[in-house]
Amino acid sequence: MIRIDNLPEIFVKAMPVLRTLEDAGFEAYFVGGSVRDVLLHRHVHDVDITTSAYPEEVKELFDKSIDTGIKHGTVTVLYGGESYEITTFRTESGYQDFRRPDHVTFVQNLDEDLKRRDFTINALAMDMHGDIVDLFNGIEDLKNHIIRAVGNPEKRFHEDALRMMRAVRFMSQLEFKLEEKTEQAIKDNHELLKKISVERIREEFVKMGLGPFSRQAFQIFLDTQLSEDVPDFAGKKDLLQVYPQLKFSPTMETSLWAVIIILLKVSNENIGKFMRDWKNSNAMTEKVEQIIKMFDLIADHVPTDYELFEAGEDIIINTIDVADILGQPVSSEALVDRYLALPIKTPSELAVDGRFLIKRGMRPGAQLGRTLNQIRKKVVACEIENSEEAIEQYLDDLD
Ligand SMILES: Nc1ccn([C@@H]2O[C@H](COP(=O)(O)OP(=O)(O)OP(=O)(O)O)[C@@H](O)[C@H]2O)c(=O)n1
Ligand SMILES: [Mg+2]
Repeated sequence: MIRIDNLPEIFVKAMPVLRTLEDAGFEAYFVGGSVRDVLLHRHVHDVDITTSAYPEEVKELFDKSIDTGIKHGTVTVLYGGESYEITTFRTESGYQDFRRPDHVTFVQNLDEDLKRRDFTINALAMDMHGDIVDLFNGIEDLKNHIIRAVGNPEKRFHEDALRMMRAVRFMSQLEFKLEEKTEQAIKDNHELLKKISVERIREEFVKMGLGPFSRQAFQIFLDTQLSEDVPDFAGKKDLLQVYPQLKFSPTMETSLWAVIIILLKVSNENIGKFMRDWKNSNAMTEKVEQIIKMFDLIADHVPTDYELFEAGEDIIINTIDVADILGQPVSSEALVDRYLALPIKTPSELAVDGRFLIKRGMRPGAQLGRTLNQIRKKVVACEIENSEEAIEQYLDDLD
């Protein structure tokens, strides 16, 4: 049995939760991603707990809890300023729609619970003393960098088809390879992904895209045909095949979407639809649209000062990032330096606003907007100084 000494602080903080359950006569373990990540010496972002206690019993032991998914056996316990998902040992049965179990069955031992988990590297548990429970050689697979379904891969993917996306997402995050039978089962069952909600697919797709090894994972995403069953990718393999050859892996979600849209040659009018098909937020869609507009602009000509001003720092940096990923040379320092040298960098930095113009006797309306625009352009172009006096003088000369 492997024991981990010197557990990271996040586990130490959670120990009293395990102890409370154990002292009440229940079994309790850390499980899933946290155990995997501590063994890989990766940062552990949260710890999930699995226990023999029923949800009602868990709730009785702690002052503050939330019924997160009580039907599925999950209670969130608030303890020491942190929150912990505590799930009762369970199996899943009756997967009618390849998504979520129709009903869960609580079971009395950890083994049964670990058996229904997706991959051997995620089916590890750790007790209060740091002792690891490893029923499926997950530790060996961690050492060999292998993603292997627990037991029969077909069954695991029929239970929850999203697991096929999780497989390529872990490849990207961890630089792991797929075990042969697991990969074959994905090839044979990729169509099940069609049953999964786009929101859940998007979450895994973005995690894959932002993982440090996304180019390798993307190749498997294409080879297994998973790409045929996500929004707007079907039949576009030859275009998407460029992704594994990209210069860098994206590190920002906006860049990921922009790169994909550019590779797919989505027309400007259709970017909104593409982003909506993937259930992206309006804010994300707008930003990606602006990045692509700037990307096209830079490809066409050297941007003017006013175009840099209109884009703003965030979009400029994002656009440079996208160009870098695609291996398209832009003089990024020059663009950023020029932007930083602008007399004003955002509309709100203009020394005057609409009220100023109204005080001067202008009426609210379209003309006022046009005049403000004109002033802004002159200020950005350094034709007028950004001060009330200089702008006043300019307007006086116009009258
Ligand atoms: N479709 C799924 C989702 C989750 N799990 C199990 O539930 C655990 C927790 O799930 P989740 O937090 O979604 O993933 P993690 O593996 O913890 O990865 P991350 O670090 O991204 O949270 C997994 O480790 C795995 O044991 C599973 O078997 N099948
Ligand atoms: Mg997790």
